[in-house]
Amino acid sequence: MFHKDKIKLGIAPIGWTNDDMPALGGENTFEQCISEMALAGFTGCEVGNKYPKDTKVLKAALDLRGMSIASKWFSSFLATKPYEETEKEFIKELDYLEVLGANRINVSEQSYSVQGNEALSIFDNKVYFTDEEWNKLCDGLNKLGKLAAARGFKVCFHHHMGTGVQTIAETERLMDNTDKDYVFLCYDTGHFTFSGEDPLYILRKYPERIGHVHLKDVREDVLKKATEGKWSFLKSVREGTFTVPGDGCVDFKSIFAELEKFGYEGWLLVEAEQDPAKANPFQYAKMARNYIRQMINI
Ligand SMILES: O=C1C[C@@H](O)[C@H](O)[C@@H](O)C1=O
Ligand SMILES: [Co+2]
Repeated sequence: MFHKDKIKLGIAPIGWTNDDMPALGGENTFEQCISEMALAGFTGCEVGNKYPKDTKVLKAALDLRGMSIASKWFSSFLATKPYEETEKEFIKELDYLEVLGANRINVSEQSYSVQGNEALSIFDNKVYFTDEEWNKLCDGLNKLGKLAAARGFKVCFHHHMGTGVQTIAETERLMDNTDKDYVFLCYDTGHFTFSGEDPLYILRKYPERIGHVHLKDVREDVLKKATEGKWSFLKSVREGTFTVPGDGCVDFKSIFAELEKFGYEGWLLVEAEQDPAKANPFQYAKMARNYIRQMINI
């Protein structure tokens, strides 16, 4: 059994308004988004592009609905830019998240990333880091992780389609070359599945490194089309590759069993970016909430 008091359920605003394509769901307001999250039964979320920048305003709106901030995406450029540049931006994000009471930050290495490039296929144009770039990335993550830990945060690295850390092998290289006390994983079920990998493998190999969980399901028929058609990441999202847990082919029964087995504590955060005009975000949030209740009785 999961320790119910050690698990928090959240949902990402990306189902309402997309961070990589802000026009997708551009009509949905911040208030609608967080109200529907709360109404669907979630108590936390990440930060989206429609959220107020003023932390007082943001916190008041969240408090009103019994919601809190779980974590936030952070784009690092450790492999290609001077470390100090990334650190400066990172500290600003920690300051922001600290005020909001969060203790996780999702770091994604964006050097040469094609995830936001409409014209490039995530299959043909994905970057492969050189040994030197890998060293810079891992050293930089250790430094950011140490800095974050001193302030009570966990750096949770987000593997991602179209980046230099996409596959199981790349995630293993990152985990094996970073400090287990300072660098954790933002484990995303959808990205490993999209990459053609078994998401269970990483859970079983690095249970103690799982710092944050993104629950994302994948529609098998769309995945096949995306892979065969060598789509860009943005097209893949628009066409509906991702969906909420329970609506696709990811084996969540085994994933939850594994998380439960090693005593995962922290956020389980539904993250299902898709076109809100085709998949009503409130309806899909409720579907996800019901599915989680059925699966783990939380
Ligand atoms: O955690 C995430 C944040 C998004 O902005 C990203 O593109 C998405 O795929 C994801 O997993
Ligand atoms: Co994610």
